[in-house]
Formats: sequence, structure tokens, C-alpha cells
Amino acid sequence: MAVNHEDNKPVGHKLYSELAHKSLLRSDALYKYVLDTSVFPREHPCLKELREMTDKHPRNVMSTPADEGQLISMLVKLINAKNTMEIGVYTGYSLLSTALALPSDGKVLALDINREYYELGLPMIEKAGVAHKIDFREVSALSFLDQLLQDDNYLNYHKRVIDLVKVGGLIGYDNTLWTGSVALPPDAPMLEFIRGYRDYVIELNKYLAQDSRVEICQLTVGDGITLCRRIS
Ligand SMILES: C[S@@+](CC[C@H](N)C(=O)[O-])C[C@H]1O[C@@H](n2cnc3c(N)ncnc32)[C@H](O)[C@@H]1O
Repeated sequence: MAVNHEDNKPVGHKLYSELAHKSLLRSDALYKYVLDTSVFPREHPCLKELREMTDKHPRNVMSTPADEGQLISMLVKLINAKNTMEIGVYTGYSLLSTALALPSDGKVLALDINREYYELGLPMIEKAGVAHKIDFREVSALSFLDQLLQDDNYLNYHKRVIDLVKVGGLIGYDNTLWTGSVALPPDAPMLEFIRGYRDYVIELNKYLAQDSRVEICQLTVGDGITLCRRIS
């Protein structure tokens, strides 16, 4: 749900087509400035190719934006990550960002229920010379992580993933502001797919805020990313 911040009225999905991006930064000109100045000039050519290919895909709204890919790359390097996991690959923009940022012996376990999406981006991943770092599994992530859980909601991911991350390790949850809908009243008009997942996102955010095992930082990049650094 997009919100016009001047009069605080929801404007539905119109904003996506007008701005052609899903950043929470509601100034088209400012977002373009960020991309043109700091992101695109440094984007790896294979990431650029993957992004441009994905832009033509009918489900391109799912793709990780380039500024978020840049953030992921920086984080992977800052924490000297070696073993990472990506849940939800789509065509692989964040996966390729991660794989490029990892050392040559680094690994990404990449989980998605749809191999076809992954295969769309695979030629660019191979061209970038990082396919050897990726272990792709076509699985439903929760059943892969823990056969016991039935309910595919966001909080259940946290309950599994936290045990897989060492103290000092980092988890990044994407879409935690869910196009801004988390701050709207429940009866506000919003797209069905936004409403359908909104409560799960709110539940995750509340849980993370009180989870003493992690230090958290809510970023307003892309659709909202919550960084969780495991501290105990
Ligand atoms: C928002 S997209 C991910 C975007 C991706 N990180 C990128 O860089 O473009 C969500 C992905 O999650 C996958 N997915 C949905 N439910 C899943 C599940 N239960 N287990 C694994 N993958 C799932 C979808 O097939 C889709 O490719």
C-alpha cells in the first residue's frame, strides 16, 4: 500500500507504476539520484544484466532493488561472512550480490520453491564466475529448515533461522515495512496481497523488538529491511 505522505491518503498500487520502483523513499527524483549517483555506476555488469532481464519479467515487483543489493554486499563484506543462506531467490539479484561479495571459498545455501525463476538468472551468475559458491535447492524453505512447522509465516522463519546463526552473525529480513502498510489502520484500503501478509509482518516486527537474543536495526531501504545481529 502506497501512502501519499502529504495528505496521508493511500493511493493503492498506482505509485508503483508512477515511480517504477518499490522503495519506501517516496521521492522519485531522490531515489533516481541515489541509483544514478551511488548504485548503478558501481553495479557489477552481470548484476546489471540480471536486473535488466528481471525488469521484463511479469513478476518483477518481487525483485530485490539495486540499492538493497549494494547494502547486502557491504554487509557480507563487513562481517566477513563465509557461509550464508538466502531464503527466496526469485531471479537472483540479492543472491548474485551475495555471491560476488563472498570470498572465493564462501558459500550460499539458496532456497526457493521455484527453480524456473532461479534459472532465469543463472546464466548471469555463471558469467560472473560465482556459480560454484551457490548451492541451490528447490524446496519449501520451512519444511527444509524444519519438517515440523506447518505454518509458512514470517515469524516461523525467525524461530528456525536464529538457531542457525552464530553469535555475532547477521540475519536480514526483507519487506518488514510491507510497502508502508504496517503503519496503516487495519481497515485502511489496501491491495489484497498486501493485506494478506500484513499481520505476519507486524507479528514478526513485534517479536524482533522484544527478542533479547538479537540487536536490531530497522532500515527503510527498499521495502524495509530489519537487520538482526545475534548477541546471545
Ligand atoms: C520477494 S521474492 C525474493 C526476491 C529475491 N531475493 C531477489 O533478489 O530478487 C520471494 C521468493 O520467495 C520464493 N518463495 C515463496 N515461498 C517460499 C517458500 N516457502 N520457500 C522457499 N521459497 C519461497 C518465491 O518463489 C520467490 O522467488
